[in-house]
Parts: sequence; C-alpha cells; structure tokens
Amino acid sequence: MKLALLGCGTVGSEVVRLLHDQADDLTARVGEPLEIAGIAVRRPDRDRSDLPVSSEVFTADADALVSRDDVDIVIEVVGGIEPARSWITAALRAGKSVITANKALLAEDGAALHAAAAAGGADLYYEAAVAGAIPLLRPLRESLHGDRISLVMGIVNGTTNYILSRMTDTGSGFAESLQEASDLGYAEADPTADVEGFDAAAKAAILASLAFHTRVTVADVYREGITEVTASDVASAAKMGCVVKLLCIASRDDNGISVRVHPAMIPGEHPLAGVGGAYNAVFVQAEAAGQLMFYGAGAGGTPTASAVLGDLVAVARNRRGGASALTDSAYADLPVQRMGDVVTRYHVSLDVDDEPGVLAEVASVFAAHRVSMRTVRQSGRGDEAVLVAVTHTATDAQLSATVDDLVKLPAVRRVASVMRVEGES
Ligand SMILES: NC(=O)C1=CN([C@@H]2O[C@H](COP(=O)(O)OP(=O)(O)OC[C@H]3O[C@@H](n4cnc5c(N)ncnc54)[C@H](O)[C@@H]3O)[C@@H](O)[C@H]2O)C=CC1
Ligand SMILES: N[C@@H](CC=O)C(=O)O
Ligand code: NA
Repeated sequence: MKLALLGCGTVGSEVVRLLHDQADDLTARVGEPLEIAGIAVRRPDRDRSDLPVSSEVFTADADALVSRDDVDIVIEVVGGIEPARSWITAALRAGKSVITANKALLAEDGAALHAAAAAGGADLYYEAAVAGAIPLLRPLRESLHGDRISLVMGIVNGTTNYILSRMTDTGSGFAESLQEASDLGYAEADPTADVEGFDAAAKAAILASLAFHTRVTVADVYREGITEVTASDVASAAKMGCVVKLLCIASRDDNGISVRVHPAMIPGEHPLAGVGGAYNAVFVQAEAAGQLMFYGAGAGGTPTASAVLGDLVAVARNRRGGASALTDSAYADLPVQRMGDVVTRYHVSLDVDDEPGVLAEVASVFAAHRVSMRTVRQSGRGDEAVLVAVTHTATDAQLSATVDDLVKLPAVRRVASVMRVEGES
C-alpha cells in the first residue's frame, strides 16, 4: 500500500522513523507492506540524510503527489487551513484515505472534509489532532457511541500546560518556558495558537462535535488563552490550595451544549491538578459509563506519530477489507449556549484603597448582581492593599456586570484579575 506524506517537520519526521523502525510489525498487522511513495516538503533539496528514507521521495509538488494514481493513503502533517484543505479534499474525493493531525482545519471546516470523505467512500481519521498520543477520539467515535455524554473536561494543550507547570513549580518566566516548549517540539509553528487558546479551542470543537453528535466549529467555542495569567494569579491560587490550568470544558444540559477554553483555578487535590509538563488529561462523564479519564503525552513528535500510525493501520486494514469507517455524526444538532449563560465560580482580585468601608462597598456590588461571595480576604497595607473574593456559582453575565460596576467604585484602583474556579463540588 502506498503512502503520500505531506510535511516532514516535528511529527512528519517521526512518522518516517516509526514507519521504518516498525516496518515488519506494521506489515504483519496490515497484511501487506506500507511504502512511502513520496514526501511533500517545502525544500526537497535540504539534507535529510538523518531520516531512514531515500532522498528521491522528497518533492515540492504536493498537488501532484496527492493525485498520483498509485497513492492509496495521504498523511497530512503540515498544518494550517490552506493548502491542507485542498490536498485533503482532493485526496478524499478521489477515494484515497486521509490521516491528519490538523485540528485547526478540522475545527474550521470539518463538515466539508467529512462530506468529501463520504463522496469518495474514503476514510478520514484524525486521532493525533486532539491530545497527541492519547487514544481519545476513537473511544468517543466508537466505544462510547452507545452512551450519552454530558461532560468532556480536561487539559488539551501541551505547550500551555508546560508553561503553567514551569511557572507553578519552578517560578520560571512565561517567555522562557514558551521557548523551551517550542524547542521540545510541543508548540505550533506560530505559538500564538497555543498561548492564546486557539489550539485548545479547535480541539474543544472537535471533542464537542464527537461527544454531542452536533456540528461544533471553533467559532462556537468561547476562548481565552494564558497570556494574561500572572505570577500573582499563580501565587494567589496556591494560597487557596489551587493550581492554574488552561481547561477545555464541553458540557451538555437540557438547554443544549456549551464549549469553552480558558484558564481556571482547580483544587490541588483534583486529578487534573497533578497533570504536569506537556501531558494532557481529559475526563469524560457519560450517563451509563460514569466517569472516565484519559491521560498521556499530549504533544511532541514521537507520541503524536504514534497516534498517526495507529490511524494508518486502521485505514490500511479498512482498505484491504474494501470498507470505510467512522463517518461523522451530527444528527443531534444541539444549540450552543452563549458564554453569558454558563454557570461557574469566580476568583476576583482587586487592588483597593486601604480604608475602612471598602469591603462593604465591594460586597454591596456583588450583592446587587445577586452574586454570592464564598470568601473574602484582604491582604497588604497602603498601596499594596489587595482584596480577593471567591464567589459561589453565578452566570458569566452576572459576573461581567459585577466587574463592570466594581471598576466604577472610587476605592477600587484596578481589577487585577478575574479567574474562573472549576472542579469543586
Ligand atoms: N508538534 C506536536 O506536538 C503536534 C502537532 N500536531 C499537528 O501536526 C501538524 C504538524 O505539526 P508539526 O510537525 O509540529 O509542525 P512543523 O512546523 O514541525 O512541520 C510542518 C512541516 O510542514 C512543512 N510545510 C509547510 N508548508 C508546506 C507546503 N506548502 N508543502 C510542503 N510542506 C510544507 C514545513 O516546512 C514543516 O517542515 C500540525 O497540524 C500540528 O497542529 C498535532 C499534535 C501534536
Ligand atoms: N501545540 C500543541 C501540539 C499538540 O497538539 C500542544 O502544545 O498541545
Ligand atoms: Na489523540
């Protein structure tokens, strides 16, 4: 069976290595050898003698490679919307199976890709696109297809988890930790996608689509990244016995679904609190199955290549059996709730004037918006005076209106941070 590999960077080069190192086992598992017909790269003349593949296979013409008659399976590990979308669509329409790690594209235009797969009678597999090596999409697409999922919540971006872990554990700075994550092959080509939460939002859209049988695109996902998380937020969380994590939360209730990505404080004893470095972990709550947790390497070339190869064996076997599998399912078509209607708890930190009566004024603003305060703590004196409030549950709209009015109080010099608190019962 002949493969076209599009892209030979962090993930692509590891796919090449694993295909070579595990060739005999892969042949036995598929029933015939898997052969690289070509690898599309930007610069075919570059020295890649460290890779176990002939220099002849490299080409700059991805379009020609995808349309070659002898190519059965296309593996796309370039990333981005175009030209990846055109390559994948052309391959699927021509009946070639596609494996992709491209969450950005799937979350923007997954419906068109699935339509192309259906038109060509071909497979579209993308386990590597969410949570790297962790088998997560196949369980959602297959194992849990008989159940009703109410919650998918977890850490799905390795780069930001690496940065937050370093800030919490060693007090390292943001920029330095991001550079390390890039050097280790965790970050996207443009790491803004990681730190601003776009990558996690794309993954959230894919997870919500599969969990709730509803078309969810990245535009439906509420998103905040970690660029505004400060060392003082991390320290404030620690004082409460919490840690800060970038969470993806997709939930379903009687009103529909909500899908969001944002930093949150979670209790130190919560299982997600112990997920460090570039590891990912995802909870799934299903009606009959109860709670499930998936954990493992969420980023990095070799772990991600493992997920690509798992998909490769599956689609190669399907082709040998003359079948295609795993079509998308969007029949439920549930409404996506506005973020303003989402209910959670909040940690609000205010720089205040150090004078009598401030606490009462602040409390009255919370009360006016019917946001109940669970704890209030004042620390520091004079110019350093800080007031930290933690609320009981309220809607995001209630909390935003509260913050708008807090800013207007003369005694409140600055709203230093507002962070959601998750994972508490
Ligand atoms: N690095 C990771 O840990 C993970 C990456 N992914 C996804 O896998 C995909 C690839 O990621 P990486 O390997 O990390 O990126 P990368 O930037 O290391 O590799 C992409 C490769 O594609 C090449 N390329 C760009 N435009 C091209 C074109 N027009 N024709 C041919 N080649 C072209 C680049 O030169 C580069 O070598 C992306 O969609 C990414 O989101 C998914 C899970 C984990
Ligand atoms: N940049 C991504 C790579 C894996 O999807 C991440 O850091 O998680
Ligand atoms: Na995965």
